[in-house]
This record gives sequence, C-alpha cells and structure tokens, in this order.
Amino acid sequence: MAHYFSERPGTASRPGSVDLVLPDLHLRLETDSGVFSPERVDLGTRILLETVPPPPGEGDLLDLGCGYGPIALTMASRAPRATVWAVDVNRRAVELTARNARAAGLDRVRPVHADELPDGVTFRAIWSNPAIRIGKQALHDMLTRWLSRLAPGGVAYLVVQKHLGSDSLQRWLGEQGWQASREASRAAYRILKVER
Ligand SMILES: C[S@@+](CC[C@H](N)C(=O)[O-])C[C@H]1O[C@@H](n2cnc3c(N)ncnc32)[C@H](O)[C@@H]1O
Repeated sequence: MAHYFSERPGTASRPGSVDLVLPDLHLRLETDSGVFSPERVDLGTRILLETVPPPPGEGDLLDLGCGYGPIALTMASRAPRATVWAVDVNRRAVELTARNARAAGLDRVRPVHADELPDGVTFRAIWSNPAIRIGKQALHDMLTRWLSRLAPGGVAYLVVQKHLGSDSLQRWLGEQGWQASREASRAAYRILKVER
C-alpha cells in the first residue's frame, strides 16, 4: 500500500498548491498526491513554525521529513546565511521541496533523499514534524539516526500530537540520554525541545 512515506508513491500525480501563511512569511507551495498533507499546511507544522525561536543564522540546519518543504523553506527564510538540508524518504516530496525552494529563490535549501545526505555534516538545529505513523520502532530508529548528528550545542524541535504519544516520546528521549523538555503546548500538539 502506498503511504505518504513511501519511497515512490504509487498514486497518480495530482498537482495542487497550498498557502503557507506565517507572521513573517507568505509562500505558495506546490503539492501533489502521495505526499503528506497536500490540501493544506498541517496544523502541527504551522504550530511548530509559529512557536519555535529563530534558528541560528548560519551553519547547517535540518528539516527531518521535509514533505513538500514548509519547514525547510521557513528555516531558510529565517536563517539568511544557513544551509538548510531537507531530507525525506519520499522522492516525490524531495522533488517538490526542490521546486518550491527554487520558486521562492531560497537556493540555500538542499533537498536530498535521507540516504544521500553527505557524511560528516552536523546540524546546529533540527526542526521536524516527524512521521509518527511509520511505527514506534521506525520512529525511534529515525530519531536516533538524526539526533546523533546534532552539533555540540545544537537543538532539535519536534512537534507531536498528544494523542499520538508526545509524552511517551519525551520519556523515551530522556531514557536515551537526551534532555527532552516540553517547549510549548498548543491545541492537541506538543513542541518538544531536545538537546544533548
Ligand atoms: C508528518 S510528515 C511532515 C512533512 C512536512 N515536514 C510538513 O510539515 O508538511 C513526515 C515526513 O517524514 C517523512 N519520513 C518518513 N520516514 C522517514 C525517514 N525514515 N527519514 C526521513 N523522512 C521520513 C515522510 O515521508 C513525510 O514526508
């Protein structure tokens, strides 16, 4: 079965667009079937982008699980000299992020498949609306893989719905040796802040 987290979504292409409207940014983004939330910017994503402090203005930043790119493009617009890596396992999503970054003139966004990011790059910030629906073990494996690439002093912000397990994820992160705190709580969403 094809999911939004399939490498190659089997569903026929059905192009569309959504508006990303934030206090500091207004972008029209191309979307398509077979990627996450193609009809509107996800509420959790919007809450993350309205809540977190600005990222470091330079260095390497990461949007983990970029979809069509709302988080990566916002990071790039708020961090004028940073390189923003946008990774996903879904190749249609990676391609949409590339197109959306080009259209917005944000050429510092680097969309890549999650297995193709160069070794040795570490991140001063990671922002993510992580794919909870891939299952607990896959989620834990994904977070272990990418949080270990936080640079010294780096911070990750994750948005997770309470009913999809934000509290147990926070506990699990603590058990793995991360400092995980609740940065904010809005509607049914929690923003977790993760540091070494
Ligand atoms: C909840 S969606 C968020 C998408 C986008 N950031 C947004 O806010 O609209 C999570 C994304 O993570 C991707 N994903 C799933 N497993 C992944 C993995 N192991 N590594 C990287 N990305 C993954 C999915 O394909 C999906 O695009």
